[in-house]
Amino acid sequence: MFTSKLLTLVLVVQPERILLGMKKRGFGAGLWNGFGGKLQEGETIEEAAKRELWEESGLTVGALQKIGNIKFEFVGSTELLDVHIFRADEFKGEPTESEEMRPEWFSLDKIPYDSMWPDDYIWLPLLLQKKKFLAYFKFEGHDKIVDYTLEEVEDI
Ligand SMILES: CNc1nc2c(ncn2C)c(=O)[nH]1
Repeated sequence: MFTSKLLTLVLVVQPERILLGMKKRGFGAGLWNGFGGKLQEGETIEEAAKRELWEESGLTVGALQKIGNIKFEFVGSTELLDVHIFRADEFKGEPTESEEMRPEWFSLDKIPYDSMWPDDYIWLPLLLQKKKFLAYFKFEGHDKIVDYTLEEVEDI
């Protein structure tokens, strides 16, 4: 019996660069990632995504495009992570370090995949091409992908 935890992930993308954050503590600490986290009571997924982006990076966004959904299973755990992934092309504000994240712009040909979750290398290129996708990754620990599925979809 699996329970699932809803999480958000926002990638801010401009024509030549992507904003990533160095996670300073907690789950995924030491890795570059998009911005996101859990939902609060009474929040929609999109509201949570915008709040977490603001809290972690100082940026506010108007529109978010729903671009992906990934379910993560970890061997030995009965809790699935259900990550709803959004892309933002416009934003307001200046990237600002928070307690959680140190933001930095990366040119699209210099994305630091070797310091990111290993699954990012598989699905982030789809996000950059604005292709919508559904995926499932089964991890052993935090470094080994033992199984995965990935499909492009028309709508998510
Ligand atoms: C386990 N892989 C993984 N987990 C993530 C990610 N973003 C948020 N969470 C919780 C990710 O990119 N990969």
